[in-house]
Amino acid sequence: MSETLSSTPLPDGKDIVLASNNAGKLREFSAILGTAGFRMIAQGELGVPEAEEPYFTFLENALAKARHASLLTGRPALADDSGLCVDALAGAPGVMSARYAMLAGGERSDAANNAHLVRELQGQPNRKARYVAVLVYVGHVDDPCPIVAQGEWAGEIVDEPKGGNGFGYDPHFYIPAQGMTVAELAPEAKNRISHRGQALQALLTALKAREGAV
Ligand SMILES: O=c1nc[nH]c2c1ncn2[C@H]1C[C@H](O)[C@@H](COP(=O)(O)OP(=O)(O)OP(=O)(O)O)O1
Ligand SMILES: [Mg+2]
Repeated sequence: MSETLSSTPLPDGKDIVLASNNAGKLREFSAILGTAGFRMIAQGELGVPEAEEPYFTFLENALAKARHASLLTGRPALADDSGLCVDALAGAPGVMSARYAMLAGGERSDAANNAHLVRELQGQPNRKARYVAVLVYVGHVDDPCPIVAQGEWAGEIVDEPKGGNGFGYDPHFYIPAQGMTVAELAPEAKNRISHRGQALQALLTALKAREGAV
C-alpha cells in the first residue's frame, strides 16, 4: 500500500501509526492490537524514515520515536523501545541492543548481535537476563500526556541457538518456566507473556479508558 505523508488525523481516531521499522515487532503489534479494534499502519507505509535514538533510557527513545512518527504523519503514534538487559554485563546491551555488534565494530544484524552476546558471556556462569519493552503512545506530536507502558520478561542466555520463531535475541533467550527458548515458543504464546505483550495489554487498557470505551 502506498500513501503519502498526511497532516490530517483521520476522523475516527482509530488509526495508529506504529513507529517502528522492525518487522518482528510489527508482527507482534498487529497480532495483539488488530483484535482490539484499532487499525495499525506501519510508519514505513507512510514514508516515515527511522528516527534518531540518541538517549540512554528506553523511555526517552520510545517517546522520541513516537513523536517523530506523529510529526511526520499528523496521526497518533505508538513506539516501542526495547532490548535485552544481562545481569553479568551490568544491564548491557540495554538501549544499545539493536546496535550491540555494530558498536563493537561489527555489522547491524540480529546474527551479529547474537554472536557478540555469546562471546561476551564466554566463561560467565551467571546467565540471568531480562527483556524490557517501553511503549509510548502520543495522540499528537505535542501531546502533553503520552501513555506509557512497560513490560519485563526474565530468562537466561544460552550459547546454543534454538528455534525459528520470533526475532532478535529470541533463539538465545531461554525461559525456564516454559523449558524452551522464545524462538521455540509459538508466536501466540510469546505474545501472551512477553515483555511486549504485557506492555501492550497495559497500554490498551489505558488507551480504551482514555477513549471512554471501558
Ligand atoms: O521480543 C524480542 N525478541 C528478541 N529481541 C528483542 C525483542 N524485543 C527487543 N529485542 C531486541 C531486538 C533489537 O536488537 C533491540 C530493539 O531495539 P529497538 O531500537 O527498540 O528496535 P529496532 O531498532 O529493531 O526497531 P525500531 O527502533 O524501529 O522500533 O532489542
Ligand atoms: Mg531502533
